[in-house]
Parts: sequence; structure tokens; C-alpha cells
Amino acid sequence: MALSQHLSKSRQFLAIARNYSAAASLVNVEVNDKSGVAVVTLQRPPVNSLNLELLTEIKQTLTGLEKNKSRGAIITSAFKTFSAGLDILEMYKPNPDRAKEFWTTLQDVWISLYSAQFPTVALINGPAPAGGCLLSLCCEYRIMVPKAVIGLNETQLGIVAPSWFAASMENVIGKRQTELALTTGKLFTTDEALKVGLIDEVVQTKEEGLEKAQGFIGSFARISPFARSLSKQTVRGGTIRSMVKGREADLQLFLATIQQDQVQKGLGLYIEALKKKQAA
Ligand SMILES: CCCCC/C=C\CCC/C=C/CC(=O)SCCNC(=O)CCNC(=O)[C@H](O)C(C)(C)COP(=O)(O)OP(=O)(O)OC[C@H]1O[C@@H](n2cnc3c(N)ncnc32)[C@H](O)[C@@H]1OP(=O)(O)O
Repeated sequence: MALSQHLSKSRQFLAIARNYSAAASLVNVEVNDKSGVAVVTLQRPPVNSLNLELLTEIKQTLTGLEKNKSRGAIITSAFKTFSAGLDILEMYKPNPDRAKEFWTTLQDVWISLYSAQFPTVALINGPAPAGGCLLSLCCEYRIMVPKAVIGLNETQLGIVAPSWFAASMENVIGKRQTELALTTGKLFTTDEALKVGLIDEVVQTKEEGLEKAQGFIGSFARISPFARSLSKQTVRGGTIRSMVKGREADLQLFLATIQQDQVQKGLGLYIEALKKKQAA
């Protein structure tokens, strides 16, 4: 499709996305007029913790971008935190039906973002623990600001990162570093993340990050989108197939795990600690 035609379609999507954003407003989508690249900004105050509603909007946004054959997407945050990960309140004293929908929607978001046909960049403009890290790991390129942290820190909450969380990290930094990171629940500083390859670039500001992200996506301008996306599928296909095959078992494991007394106690203490931190 010619770029002008594509941009006209993108603008139509932008209009729809704007209307949608106005109604629901946990995700803002802006399509760049020149490049056709969508900037997807998470905006659930205060820390973009991923609850059912935010995950649902992310899922709908990704579906819209895919349908409109997006040129690319940059995922970032409206706040000083990229994302605080899964909303712990979705797992603490959960309503079983909602917990089921919550986890299924998280799985859907992972599948859509991990397998997106268009190029994806995470512009990590603040802390990205656990589920925040997972979102960024689904992208093809990660750009981060200084003085932030990123990692799968689940063990620090007394819970375990599921196998597809671990696989997402392993595909980026390798088995050895993933094992060390997961067993200790490590949150990498920006410098540490760069050193281990968990992120690709460090920028000083979000604006600089947006430019770099556009540059990364622009680097595919002369590559056939078909060849690009099939190559991505070739590399990621095995991980995606194994997640999809195991998703029902994964859901059941999640539901059983979060009902355990020990897990509930751990989550309760963690919530208290977060609240005390704010009061101090
Ligand atoms: C193989 C077996 C597998 C079986 C499966 C079993 C289990 C499933 C595994 C589940 C996986 C979970 C992954 C996750 O994502 S768990 C969430 C982990 N997240 C964190 O640990 C981050 C916690 N938050 C922070 O560290 C900080 O908030 C921060 C992100 C660094 C930002 O700091 P700051 O700007 O100082 O903000 P505050 O700390 O003051 O927070 C403001 C406000 O937000 C509340 N909040 C923070 N994070 C969360 C969260 N993740 N969920 C819900 N609420 C959160 C915090 O309590 C404050 O609230 P109040 O204003 O009401 O006090």
C-alpha cells in the first residue's frame, strides 16, 4: 500500500482511537502523520498497574493496530513509572470470575504484542517491574531512561513468574542471566540492564527516546514487511506456540496459586509495605 493511502487509513484509525480514548482513556493512541507509527501511551494513574480494564484497552488497541496494518508502535507511559506490573489488587482476595478474565486478558495481550506483525518498541520512561518488564520484553526493541529499574521481581513478592514470562526474558538475555534474575527477583538498574542486554539503548529524556524509537522503526523502511514479519515469526514462533498450547493449564495454575493462603499472606504484606512506603 502506498504511504499516502496508508497514512489516510492511519488517520482514520487515529480518529477512532481518539474517540475510543476519550470514552475510556486508559490508553492514548497518536499516529505520527509522517511515519504512520503509533505512539501508545499508557495512562492509568498513578503507576499504570495492569488491571483488567487497562489490559482490555491495550488488547483492543493492539487489535486495532493490526487490523489497520500499522507501520509500527511505540509503547510508553504518561507518568514517571512505565508500569508497576500487574495490579496486585487483582490477585489479592480475588473474585474468581474476574481473576479468570484478568489472566486470560493478560495472556491475550502477550500473544498480540509478542506476535505483532508491525515493529514494536518499548520506551521505558520509568520503573518497569514484573508485568511492566514483561510488556517491554514483548517488544522488539527497548529504550530506557536513566535511574529506572526493570526486571521480573516476582520472587520478592513470594510468587513465581510463569514459564512464558521467563521465556520472554530468556529470549532476550539468555538462560543463565534469566535464571539468576528470576531466582533473586532482580530489578536491574538502567546501566545493569544495558550491560546484560535487557535494554538496547539509554536516552536522557522521553523526547529523545521517541526520536530513537522512530529511528529504529524507520530502519525497516527498505525491508519487505512480509519478509520482516515472517522472520520475526520464525524466531518467536516456538515460544508463542508453546504458550498458546499451555494457556488453559497456565490459567488453572494461576487461579490455584493465588488462592493459596501463603500467597495471599505474602501479597497482603506486600500491599501493606507499599502503602507504608508512601506514608513515610
Ligand atoms: C510457575 C507457577 C506460576 C503460577 C502463577 C502464579 C502467580 C502468578 C504470577 C503473577 C505475576 C505477577 C507479576 C506482577 O506484575 S506482580 C506486581 C509486581 N509489581 C511490583 O512489585 C511493583 C510495586 N510497586 C513499586 O515498586 C512502586 O510503586 C513503583 C512502581 C516503583 C513506583 O513507585 P512510586 O512512584 O514511589 O509510587 P508508589 O510506590 O507510592 O505507588 C503509588 C500507588 O500505587 C500503588 N501501587 C504500586 N504498584 C502497584 C501494583 N503493582 N499494584 C497495585 N497497586 C500498586 C501503591 O500502593 C500506591 O497506592 P496508594 O496511593 O493507594 O498508597
